[in-house]
Formats: sequence, C-alpha cells, structure tokens
Amino acid sequence: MSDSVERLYQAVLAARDLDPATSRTARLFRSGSGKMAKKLAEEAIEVVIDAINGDREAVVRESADLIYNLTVLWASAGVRPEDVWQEMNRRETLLGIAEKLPKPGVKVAKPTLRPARRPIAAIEARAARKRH
Ligand SMILES: N=c1c2ncn([C@@H]3O[C@H](COP(=O)(O)OP(=O)(O)OP(=O)(O)O)[C@@H](O)[C@H]3O)c2ncn1[C@@H]1O[C@H](COP(=O)(O)O)[C@@H](O)[C@H]1O
Repeated sequence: MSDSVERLYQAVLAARDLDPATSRTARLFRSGSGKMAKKLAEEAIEVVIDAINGDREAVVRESADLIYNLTVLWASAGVRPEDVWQEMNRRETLLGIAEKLPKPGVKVAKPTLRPARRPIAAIEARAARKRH
C-alpha cells in the first residue's frame, strides 16, 4: 500500500502547479487548506455511510477518494508519506514492547508450585533393588 500512496503523493505534487482548468488537484491547491480539509472530511463520511449500509464496493471506491484527498492535505501541510510511515513504525515498535509487559492494574498469576520431584537417586535405587 505504501508504494501506491507514495506514487499518488508524487503525482499530487506534480499536479500542484498545473492549469486549474484541467487539474482537480491544482484547483484544490488554489482553493486552500480549508477546502482540502472539507473534501477529506466529506470522503471520510461517505466511507462511513457506505460501511454502515454494507456497500463493500462503495467503501473501496470512497476509500481511494479518501486517500487521494489525504495525500493532497499532506502535501499542503508539508507532510511526506515517509513521515507517517515513521510514526507508524515507532508505534509498532512501542506497542510491540508494550504487548510483552504486564498491563498496569492487571494481576499476574503466580506460577503454581509443583510437588517436589522424587530424587532421581531414589528411583535408581528402586530400579537396582528390582534387578536383584
Ligand atoms: N487519485 C486521484 C483521485 N482520486 C480521486 N480523485 C477525484 O476526486 C473525486 C472525488 O471527489 P468527489 O466525489 O467530490 O467528486 P466530484 O463530485 O466530482 O467533486 P468535485 O471535486 O467536483 O467537487 C473523484 O471523482 C476523482 O475525480 C482523484 N483525482 C486525481 N487523482 C490523481 O491525482 C493526480 C493528479 O490528477 P489531476 O488532479 O487530474 O491533475 C493523478 O495521478 C490522478 O490520478
């Protein structure tokens, strides 16, 4: 996924200064971050509505629009996809460590004590007695 988002991000950067008459992206950049944020929010709401309605195909289509509008807003805010991947990696590492630690307030069960094993020497002595 990150590869196609990278390519889309580069395409958005390349379209930023094109003729607004032919490029939706250039139009969005002319309109400013308020309009970009509004488009992103609209697409997010469309995804939510389609998911609630159980329209899987529409969720896929609207998700692609959502990601496009997200990359436009990133480009406008000076955020690069790799900045987001880095943050995701940081969380993955952090949560990966956190998963291994006991959660605060959760009591860790004490290991149950097993009955002591009979000494091996005693077993060997019994085996020796049987042989005689
Ligand atoms: N990936 C996309 C992309 N995804 C979605 N969209 C557009 O965003 C629209 C979704 O918004 P809406 O549903 O609001 O569509 P609308 O009703 O026509 O909305 P308005 O923008 O007219 O208000 C879709 O219909 C697409 O036209 C995209 N527009 C452009 N790109 C890519 O962006 C790059 C630059 O393209 P241009 O903007 O055409 O220069 C190219 O690589 C394109 O492939």
